[in-house]
Amino acid sequence: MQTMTIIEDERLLGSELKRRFEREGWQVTLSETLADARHLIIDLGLTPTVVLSDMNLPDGNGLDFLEEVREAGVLGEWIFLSGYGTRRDIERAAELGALDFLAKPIDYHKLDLTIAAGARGARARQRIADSTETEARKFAPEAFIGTSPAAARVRAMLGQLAQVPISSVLLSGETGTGKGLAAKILHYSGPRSDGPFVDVNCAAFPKDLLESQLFGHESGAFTGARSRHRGLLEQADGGTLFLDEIGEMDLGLQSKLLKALEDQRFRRVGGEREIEVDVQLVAASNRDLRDLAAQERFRSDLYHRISVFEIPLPSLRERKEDIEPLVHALIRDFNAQAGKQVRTVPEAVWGALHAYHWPGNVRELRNVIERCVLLSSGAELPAEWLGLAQAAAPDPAATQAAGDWIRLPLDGSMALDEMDRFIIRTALERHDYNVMATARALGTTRETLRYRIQKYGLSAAEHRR
Ligand SMILES: Nc1ncnc2c1ncn2[C@@H]1O[C@H](COP(=O)(O)OP(=O)(O)OP(=O)(O)O)[C@@H](O)[C@H]1O
Repeated sequence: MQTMTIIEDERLLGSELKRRFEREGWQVTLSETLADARHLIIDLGLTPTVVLSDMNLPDGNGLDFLEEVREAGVLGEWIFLSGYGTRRDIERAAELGALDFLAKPIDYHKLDLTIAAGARGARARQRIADSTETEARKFAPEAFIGTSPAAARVRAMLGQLAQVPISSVLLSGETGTGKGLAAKILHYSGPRSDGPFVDVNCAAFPKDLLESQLFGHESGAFTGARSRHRGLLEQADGGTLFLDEIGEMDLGLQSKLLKALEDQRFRRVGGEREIEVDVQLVAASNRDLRDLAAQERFRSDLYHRISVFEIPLPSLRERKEDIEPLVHALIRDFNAQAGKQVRTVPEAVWGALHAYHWPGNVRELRNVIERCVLLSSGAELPAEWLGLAQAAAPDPAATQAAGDWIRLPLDGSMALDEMDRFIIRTALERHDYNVMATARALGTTRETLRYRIQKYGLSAAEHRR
């Protein structure tokens, strides 16, 4: 139900307004003094959708009270009713975010329209606040699950760094260790949670496209740039830009990024005007950036700039005690999503989960548990769908790879990701680890292939000739 607080010391007018809006379905409280309104709104935490307030009350000024209420963080649309408001009062009301300033005697038609607009605005704001709150709850540091000392360290660092205004954080770790999750925790549990969270995978774009994605472009900046485009840096203004796989970024683009980070301003591609932004950067890499910098394959000045605060995310095989809490949380999630009833995990399954080396880390664990829960038919997590042995090394009898063909089992023993990995590895072997030729054979781009090679730890770089 919509709630309204009326602050009015003219008793007759106050009761008339109260009756009128109660008839229209509002839940109304009436205060004749600011002290009473303060008690309701600040002390008791009443959160009215709309406040109709007189300006001059026996114990103070309505504008001062609005300022006090805003400082206490209370939202709500504020409408002033006043017999005589000076220009300065009207300006101050606007500065404090009041919705309107209506003169007495009241024009009820106008008041109804203003209140309807206020209620609409309040509902929209509430929806946004609710969704931000849900994200904030979903991405609190506790969302990084694990009872190991290493997981506790990550949670503590995320909690600490989220609270301070820092311009960049580096998340390092193997694929699937939770870098994306950590980036969201930094954003949604910090002071920027109301701002945008924009993420981009640097490995997914060729160089020129990544530049215009990040910095935007003016119309006609290059062939195909028909209209002006606001880049991701601009879109992330007031929030966080998450640059995944930053190690894949071209060196020239890295220096442009470094300059933009240092100045907090940049130009769109083909643009003259400098655009100012306030962006926090969270960068992630599953490659050792220090190593890449030593080999001059990553700019060391950019590395130093982004690695002031680095959170290394441990692999799952280094903290196997976390498998248990992760499995319980994942079962809970997938039970709820799929309406399943898995309650117990047989000892043999725990044994297999602990024995496995988890090259794809938590992402791989998540896929395995998802498959088992979805295919379950009772209270026990079924062991038959684990498919862990195949994940380590696909069964040569089940998979056949010869000539231009690959044969894969479609009996649930291999997950889609495992098939993807197997196809890429086989194609790489057949093309002597030549990335260009392999990409052509798979009908994909070099960038996409490189990304998958990284993701699956196929380390073509060591073999590339
Ligand atoms: N400690 C954790 N607690 C709960 N969920 C986790 C944890 N670590 C990872 N996950 C989940 O595992 C999945 C993979 O994690 P995420 O995408 O964050 O990994 P990543 O390190 O960014 O991988 P990549 O380098 O391949 O992009 C996500 O669904 C994420 O929510």
